[in-house]
Amino acid sequence: MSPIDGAEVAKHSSKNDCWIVLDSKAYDVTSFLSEHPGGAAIILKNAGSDATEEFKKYHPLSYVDDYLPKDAFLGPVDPNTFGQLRQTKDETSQKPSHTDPNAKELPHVSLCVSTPDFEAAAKAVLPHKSYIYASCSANTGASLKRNLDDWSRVTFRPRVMRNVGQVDTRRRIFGHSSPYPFYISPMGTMGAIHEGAEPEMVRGAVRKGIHSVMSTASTKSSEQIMQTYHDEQKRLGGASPTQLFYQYYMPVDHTKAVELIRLVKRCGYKGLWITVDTPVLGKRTADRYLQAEEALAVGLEEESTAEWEAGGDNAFAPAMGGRPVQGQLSPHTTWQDLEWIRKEWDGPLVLKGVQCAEDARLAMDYGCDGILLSNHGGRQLHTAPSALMTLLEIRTYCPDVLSKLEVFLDGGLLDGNDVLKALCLGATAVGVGRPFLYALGAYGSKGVERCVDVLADELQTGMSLLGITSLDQCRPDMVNTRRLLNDMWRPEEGSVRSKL
Ligand code: HEM
Ligand SMILES: Cc1cc2nc3c(=O)[nH]c(=O)nc-3n(C[C@H](O)[C@H](O)[C@H](O)COP(=O)(O)O)c2cc1C
Repeated sequence: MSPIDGAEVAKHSSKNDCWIVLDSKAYDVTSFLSEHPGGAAIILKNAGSDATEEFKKYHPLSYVDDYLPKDAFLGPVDPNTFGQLRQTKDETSQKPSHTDPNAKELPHVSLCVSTPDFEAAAKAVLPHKSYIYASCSANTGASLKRNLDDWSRVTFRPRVMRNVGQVDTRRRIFGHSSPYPFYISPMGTMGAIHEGAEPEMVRGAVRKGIHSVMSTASTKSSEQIMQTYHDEQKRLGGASPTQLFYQYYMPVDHTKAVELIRLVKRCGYKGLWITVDTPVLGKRTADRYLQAEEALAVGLEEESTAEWEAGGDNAFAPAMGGRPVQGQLSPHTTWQDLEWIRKEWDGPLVLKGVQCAEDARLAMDYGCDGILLSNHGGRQLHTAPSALMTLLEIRTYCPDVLSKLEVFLDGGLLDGNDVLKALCLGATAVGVGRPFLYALGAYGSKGVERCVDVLADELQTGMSLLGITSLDQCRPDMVNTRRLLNDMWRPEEGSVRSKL
């Protein structure tokens, strides 16, 4: 195949005739434009040019083989003609980097003394699109607001005069010791937040010894992430208790679904967290505005989304403002799938996204080892219950779940003290998402470390002030849940409680 001139590629830069260069090779992506889950606009902006660097912010290069039709490949670009490719406008200000002189000034990391400080810092330096991706929530934002509010609707009942000079914050997750009862929640597409993506997050986690759950929708491959983990462990002489778990979005294709589990196993992830609150993508309102604006900016009208909202065979990975990606995630998943998954995976199995007592009980009946009470950070169902509310339901209607399974919560946690509330009510540990993502975006792994310190400091102080010296001493009578209980779901009169 003879090399193609950069000048030739540059000519194909419209929506009816669109070529791009990736990794020094030219591709005709005209017919792929309308199928691109990230929208046509972002590719059109790079039409006729070398899109490699932009592409790598969001995707591994393997996506080219995985998703582009074979006949899209046109040939290698003549290296002497690279200069003749279409030049896109300088995107420096779009880099998720605080080295950009145009970005607002980034406060010194030590000035981040509470987790909301990381959000303010990230907002100042991240490209608008990246910030929207991290911060957005479903519909009117009601689920997210409820997540945030409910933590302070539960209040403490502290005990005094208990010799609390020394506190022990350690907790085990599936037998793996952790210095703190919180871990980093799985979040996709970290490459849009920091150029070091997931590996940079993992370095911070390993240095602080906290566990982390890695997303199926990660920018980097499962192998690359695990390699970083081992490299960092080696650097520290294997001293870190950190373990990596894997968040699993089940692909539609059964062979692929099995393949993915086997890969996760080979890589050595310590648990499989199956996300079950995402059969279709929630309506991410802020993303929708952005996508429509971007499309209009390159002269496209945003296509109607009704078809994929309806579900069917559509699938996706929830990347930036994620849209359906054919084959990536199955809306057809049922409880029966747990049977074959269990045959493939003999390690800890957690359902991520349980939102009522009935499903908590089913998870137990189907042999899961854990459940994560979560509404996906308020990004999925409009007006979904907070994890705390679901925990109260479980305590009321099927408390045996709490003694048989490891129970995790996530969503809206901004303060180390709130972790204690969940533990008093029977939780094993709590997942923290956005605070770590913002910390990563603003300061890289140093920010991740600082975020652990902030939460740990609040937790330690909280334990002393609550009157406990170890987490085993957390008791339900140390919190007042009355206000949340008032709002808690109850079976309608006449229905039988034992149905639960
Ligand atoms: C031409 C080959 C491309 C392929 C095969 C491809 C494939 C995909 C796929 C499968 C997704 C779904 C989410 C995921 O798994 O991460 C996605 C989303 C995305 N892609 Fe691409 N992509 C291509 C080009 C590009 C380029 C050139 C850019 C940027 C300059 C880009 C930016 C994005 C963004 C921002 C998303 C997030 C989704 C959203 O906004 O809804 N992609 N792409
Ligand atoms: C930007 C972003 C990306 C996410 N990506 C995933 C994902 O790929 N898989 C998943 O199961 N959950 C994902 N989640 C949900 C988180 O795992 C977690 O449930 C949620 O963020 C917890 O709420 P918090 O951010 O308020 O702490 C994502 C959340 C955010 C904010």
